[in-house]
Amino acid sequence: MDKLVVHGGSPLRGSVNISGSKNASLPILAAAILSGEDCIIRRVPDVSDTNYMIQILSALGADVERSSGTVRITCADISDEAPYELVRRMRASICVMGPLLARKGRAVVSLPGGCVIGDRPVDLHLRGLEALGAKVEFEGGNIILTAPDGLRGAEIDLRGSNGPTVLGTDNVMMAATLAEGITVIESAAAEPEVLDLANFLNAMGAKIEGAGTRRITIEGVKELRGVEHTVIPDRIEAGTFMAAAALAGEGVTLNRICREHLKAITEQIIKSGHRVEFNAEGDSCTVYRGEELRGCEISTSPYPGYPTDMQAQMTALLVTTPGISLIKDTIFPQRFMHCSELKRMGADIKVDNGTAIIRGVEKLSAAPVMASDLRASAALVLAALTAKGSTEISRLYHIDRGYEHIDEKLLTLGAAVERVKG
Ligand SMILES: CC(=O)N[C@H]1[C@@H](OP(=O)(O)OP(=O)(O)OC[C@H]2O[C@@H](n3ccc(=O)[nH]c3=O)[C@H](O)[C@@H]2O)O[C@H](CO)[C@@H](O)[C@@H]1O
Ligand SMILES: C=C(OP(=O)(O)O)C(=O)O
Repeated sequence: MDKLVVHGGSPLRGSVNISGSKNASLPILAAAILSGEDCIIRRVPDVSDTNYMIQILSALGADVERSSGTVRITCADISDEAPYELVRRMRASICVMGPLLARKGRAVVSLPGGCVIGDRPVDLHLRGLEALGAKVEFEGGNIILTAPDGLRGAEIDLRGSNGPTVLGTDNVMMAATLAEGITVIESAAAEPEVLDLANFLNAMGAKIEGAGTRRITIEGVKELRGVEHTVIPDRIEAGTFMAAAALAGEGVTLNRICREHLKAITEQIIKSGHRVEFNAEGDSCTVYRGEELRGCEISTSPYPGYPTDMQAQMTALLVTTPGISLIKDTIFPQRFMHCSELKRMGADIKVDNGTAIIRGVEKLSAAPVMASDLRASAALVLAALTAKGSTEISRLYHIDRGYEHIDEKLLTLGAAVERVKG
């Protein structure tokens, strides 16, 4: 298992290109199942999650070629059973369920378990697909969905107790593209990644309106065609580099971003005392570390609110920001595994009932720490950038799930990092 050693104290300077979005790429790759023709998807980040999705598609019988950021997928003839050995490695493999059901009239996908960021049920996905006419059964740890006579449009409310569901909206939207009649999804997720998927599906010939809002209408079509599409920038990778620049930067420029998607993150970076300047096109920004820093209060919420996927990284920034900060995670109230590792580096954090109460300390000091999940590992890397000494972060496979070549990008900015192969 690889480790990352970060020697704290080197300032970050220069520019970095942000990759395509992992969370947009995953459902878009799965959506290629809906057509028998060639789909060409550009700017797919080279991370282990997209590689797993490609392996799942290949195992289903798709013809897949990957050349740097471009993936070509042809699903001329595919199976309806996603192999457990691959599916179990990545929770997001659940998004093959909707397209398989719509294309094949049957889908067998293993039931995902919880994960370290909290309980992660799929009841809303299943409720939505059932409303479209699918029969849902469970057997041997698998979900078996059948709709031998095809799916029918329906009105579906996807609101869960913690708000809308992103991949649930994706699954139902993908299945509804080939259903007979009109589907209306109320309380839909409005994340930019859902809109990117809808744009991909519309380019394939789907008839989707309202994606990016809480109400999505889909008029079913008979079939979908092949398409070429470029994935949106990764707003969470961009936010992570904004936090790195705020912590350890002397002026760091992020290129290939989307300003609109970064509003909530930018607002909090500025509130904590740093400066962010965007270019006129909104596709590049420079972050300057502030001189008068202050703690802030953040509560995660569905888009356009502050993303839960940037909670851990902001915690890492605030642990050395003077004053008291509060970070509440309303979406995954148990997503605070990074806090105990940050405390081992000298952070003063108390986690109580889904909220981290942070008292800013002057400096952290290096310690061997362990990554517990994707964003927690990013938080540890950020904390290590300014800590005194060399921090060794183990279980690096978590960060490799979602950050394309993070060590190389940090090295280019001047950080002293080393990947130790293990
Ligand atoms: C691959 C991908 O895009 N992952 C993102 C996606 O995950 P994912 O789509 O799995 O997360 P959801 O939006 O579904 O989860 C939101 C909330 O709804 C709950 N819920 C979800 C489904 C369901 O059937 N029942 C239910 O109760 C969850 O437990 C959670 O509290 O959105 C999350 C919330 O922005 C992000 O943290 C993940 O990075
Ligand atoms: C939690 C995340 O991903 P996943 O939903 O795939 O676990 C994430 O990207 O932060």
